Amino acid sequence: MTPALDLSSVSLWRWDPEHQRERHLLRDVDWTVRPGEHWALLGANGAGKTTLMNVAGAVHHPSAGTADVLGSRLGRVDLRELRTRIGLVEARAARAFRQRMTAEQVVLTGATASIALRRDRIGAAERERARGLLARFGCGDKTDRPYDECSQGERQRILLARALMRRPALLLLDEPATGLDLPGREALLAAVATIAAEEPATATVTVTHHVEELPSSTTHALLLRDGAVVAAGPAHETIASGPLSECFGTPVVVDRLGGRWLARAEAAW
Ligand SMILES: Nc1ncnc2c1ncn2[C@@H]1O[C@H](COP(=O)(O)OP(=O)(O)OP(=O)(O)O)[C@@H](O)[C@H]1O
Repeated sequence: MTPALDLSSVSLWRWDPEHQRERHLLRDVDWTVRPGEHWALLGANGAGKTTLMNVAGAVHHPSAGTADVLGSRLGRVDLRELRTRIGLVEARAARAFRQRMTAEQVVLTGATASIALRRDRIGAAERERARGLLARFGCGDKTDRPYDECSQGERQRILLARALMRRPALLLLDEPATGLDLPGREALLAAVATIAAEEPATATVTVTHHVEELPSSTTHALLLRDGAVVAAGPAHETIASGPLSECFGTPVVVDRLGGRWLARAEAAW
């Protein structure tokens, strides 16, 4: 089966005007995400998580190395077309929808991978899928509610439903639980775990600062430090005290509870 992501020796650098030299944001990253795998992407502030997500999401090309996303080599394909095949949930996207769109309308924009509602390209099948997804994520009674009146937790589940409209083979979740209260976080994580159970071919990558925000469906993790991979592999090996201590450069103690993770670190100062 074609991997959802296949990165080989990926490096990415940008010109740093302050120091008048190239600055490496990613260094020699090798990473393969297969269908049905659910990865966590962890690392300290500035480690390169967003940069790596931008490669995975077909936003940026690597400066060196090769990146195949859903079987297409970045640099050889139309990135805009490729992006329509990737589901993305990120808080920044949420701001675009605050114009009295209903929850259902926001989900329907996912059918055309657009910010605006393309009524001419939406039919009964799309409406049924949008309602089904909202119901599946506990927002079945919110279809007609203005999106900007929904709680932060409901909005995140609405964005998740939107990202799933086109049945993406790759779903990228960028800090999906940020700003959610405890019940909101748990509802979101349950929704993500539902996808893992019901869409066995979908691969997911979740960026988070807190292992407590990882769904129990997480199968693998990649740990970044200064743009380089510290560890990558099965979750039970990588989301562990040793690798996370190396990743954050400070002693970290990891525990498991009910299939989820808990971590404590020593204060950085
Ligand atoms: N366009 C750019 N030009 C130069 N440096 C950049 C650029 N984009 C990001 N950086 C730098 O690259 C490093 C990695 O940034 P990135 O946003 O990928 O980290 P991150 O792991 O997502 O961090 P955080 O957890 O704080 O969101 C940071 O030091 C950042 O300042």
